[in-house]
Amino acid sequence: MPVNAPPPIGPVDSSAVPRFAGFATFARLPRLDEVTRADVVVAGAPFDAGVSYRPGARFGPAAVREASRLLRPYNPGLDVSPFATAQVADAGDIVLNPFDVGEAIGTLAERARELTADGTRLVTLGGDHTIALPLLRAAAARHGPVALLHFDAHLDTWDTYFGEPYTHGTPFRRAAEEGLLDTSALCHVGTRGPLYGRADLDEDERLGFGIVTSADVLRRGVDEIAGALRQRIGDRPLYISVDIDVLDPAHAPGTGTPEAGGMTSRELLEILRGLRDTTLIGADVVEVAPAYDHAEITSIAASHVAYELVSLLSLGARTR
Ligand SMILES: N=C(N)NCCCC(=O)O
Ligand SMILES: [Zn+2]
Ligand SMILES: [Zn+2]
Repeated sequence: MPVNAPPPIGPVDSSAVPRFAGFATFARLPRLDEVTRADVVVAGAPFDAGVSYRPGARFGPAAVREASRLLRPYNPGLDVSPFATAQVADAGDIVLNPFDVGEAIGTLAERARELTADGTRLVTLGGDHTIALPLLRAAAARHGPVALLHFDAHLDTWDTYFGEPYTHGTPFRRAAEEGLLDTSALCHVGTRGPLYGRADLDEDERLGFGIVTSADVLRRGVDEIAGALRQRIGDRPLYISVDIDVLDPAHAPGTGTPEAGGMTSRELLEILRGLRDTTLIGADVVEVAPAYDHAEITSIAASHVAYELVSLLSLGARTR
């Protein structure tokens, strides 16, 4: 935050207006047009024309905002009050053509570039995983090739589906081909489940990715994993993409391509907290499909993941 800047406008006070009342911005934060500037913005990308199985992630941003009403202003896990440390605001939904994937990703890249043009950091709520490609285009346009931590059950480095290059199973192959990624600092975390063939892993490795499987998290534990990731990333500009299906279906049933044997929400949140000394520049939380959810299990988990990411970015805002 600039010196002499007015104190950030925080969330609506839950002791004055009950948290179940009023508009559902993320964490009841002000809208972007209600603040003069923002260190961090949360934006929705309601788009799911890139899915290979269950549709419905277009309703993810609204569900995550609703579930975020209960988030409180102090984060004990990172010892930070993110909304007091940084001006955080909700930029609303980015309007994307639901019938034209190519146009939608072009629009999203452009809008993400605009939102981050003055150094504002962006956390995007998806939407299906297709949206990570345009978000990485915007990130790389500003920072050069970025380090990437990709939390997901899936590799998402496949080539095409039905001949289509832009889908939710292919964003990271496209990003690598476009030179958006720093190939010395790429890692999937939480991968599991059946693949099409052994070649999937070979091709993924050729692109430069390391893999920490869901079983590795179980065996090695969150502190060791976070430490190894921190070392791999160093102080490179880091983008984090969280596909909520990285969580076990017990922790995130509301998603399009669920796979058994996943991480717990506790493990995911702890690994994210363990990344506090990295240089996070942007993030997304994708693949929340509320129609398959129960009791908001998935959207609550996603809102907490977004809260940790905003917290990490607020720590960075302190020093920018
Ligand atoms: N990005 C997500 N969630 N899923 C990709 C699954 C691709 C497939 O159907 O094989
Ligand atoms: Zn996935
Ligand atoms: Zn994915």
